[in-house]
Amino acid sequence: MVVNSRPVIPYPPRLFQDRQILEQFLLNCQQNALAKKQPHLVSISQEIPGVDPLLVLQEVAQPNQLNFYWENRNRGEAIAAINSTKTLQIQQGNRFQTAQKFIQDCFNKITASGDLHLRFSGPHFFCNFTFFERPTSPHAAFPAATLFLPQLQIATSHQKCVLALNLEIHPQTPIHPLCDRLWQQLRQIKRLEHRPPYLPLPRPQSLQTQPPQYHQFKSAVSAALEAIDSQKLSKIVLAHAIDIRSPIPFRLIDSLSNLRRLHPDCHVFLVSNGKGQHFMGASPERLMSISDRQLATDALAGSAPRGKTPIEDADLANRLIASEKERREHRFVIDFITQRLTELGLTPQLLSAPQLLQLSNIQHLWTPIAAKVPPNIHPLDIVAALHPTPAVAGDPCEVACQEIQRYEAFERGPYAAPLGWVDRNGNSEFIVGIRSALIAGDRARLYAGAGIVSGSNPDKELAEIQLKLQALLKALV
Ligand SMILES: C=C(O[C@H]1C=CC=C(C(=O)O)[C@@H]1O)C(=O)O
Repeated sequence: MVVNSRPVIPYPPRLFQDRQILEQFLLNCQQNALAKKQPHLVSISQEIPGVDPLLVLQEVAQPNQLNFYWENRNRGEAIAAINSTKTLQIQQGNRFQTAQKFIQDCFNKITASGDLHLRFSGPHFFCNFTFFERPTSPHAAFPAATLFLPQLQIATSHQKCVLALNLEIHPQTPIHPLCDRLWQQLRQIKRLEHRPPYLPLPRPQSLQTQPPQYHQFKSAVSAALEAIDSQKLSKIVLAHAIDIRSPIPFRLIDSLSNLRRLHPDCHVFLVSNGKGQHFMGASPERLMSISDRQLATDALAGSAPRGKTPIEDADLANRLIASEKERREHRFVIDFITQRLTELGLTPQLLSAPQLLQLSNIQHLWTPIAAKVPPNIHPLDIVAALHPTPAVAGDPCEVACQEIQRYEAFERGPYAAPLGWVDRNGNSEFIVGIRSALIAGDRARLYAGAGIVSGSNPDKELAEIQLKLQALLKALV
């Protein structure tokens, strides 16, 4: 699975600083493509002075391209992946396996060079999925899977910044215009070096919310509780969507900037489909990450609001940690994750008893789980095994998924589905796309869900999703 291709073309050290060197390098790649009579896929990484990837997204990304943004502020990590060199969109079928094969084929062909020792250097594939695998409508914003190798990737981690260019040079590629375009982008990035992080403008006017139909959500919770009583299933996660409109088109970069400020402990993300639709949010839920074959995943389920005073906060936290109902809701997720990982041949270990994950607006029960990943297991095998966990679907999983489609009056699309990246050394990170919104122009659809088990109360579940929706609404500009 791990492929480290050898550079066949020497990597010129001042490649990103000298236009002539860049053009010569591209011509050499083309010579290689001509000699081999096939496209030459190349990835060059270089450490550069610090730049905020959000500023780069703002300056360089175009609305008609596939783009991806990912940030965890508390970890000091951010990545912007702009435009695509290789893309696969899967409408239906065996999406995780097909995705895996496509990614491996590309990594086998790629020649990577430059500063490859840094985190986020080298080629990365960015992937996002929809919650359900079945074919989505032809008008759906996102297909069942989208994977792309970006043309330009800029990432910061631990105060270091790395820029990677991934290019596919064909024997007939017009090198001069390509070089012009790349050079212009490199100069744009250079101008952003050492600039202060992106800051949003204030929101111009208030947003209009369509009547949120909360009674529908409460009826769905009541019906689900009856299904649980009749032992059709033990847990179901029901979501609600609200539609809002802004007097002007939503400003995505400003919204991301707000999200990273308001939710520094979450993964802030944006996925753009190149057709004017964007999926963004701030998710606290990591589906899995792999670093040097070490897997980390989280069971995250069971919630309470944060208190307005330290005393109220401690009281809510103590009640959450002691609640039999919340612990049961949480336990489904632990059991599912450990069972699925064991079936894959891993030996998962719970790193603690359920503890508190306290976010700015809400607190959750959280159990970190770790395992060693055998070399024959690809990150997407793990994503396929874990999605959807009972934190977003229920138990038993298949029954819960059928019931979700009966109770929810909207298409989940990418809501609560995995999104993340994979590198060629088997490192990877996927989060679950919750606390999220689908945005197109001046319209946004916001999603939030809550786990329902025996003992759940429709009013409390409604309060929980309102809390989650409010947090998102505050950030959209
Ligand atoms: C499904 C969502 O949250 C899940 C993750 C953490 C806690 C949850 C809960 O307590 O219900 C949910 O299972 C959502 O925010 O849309």
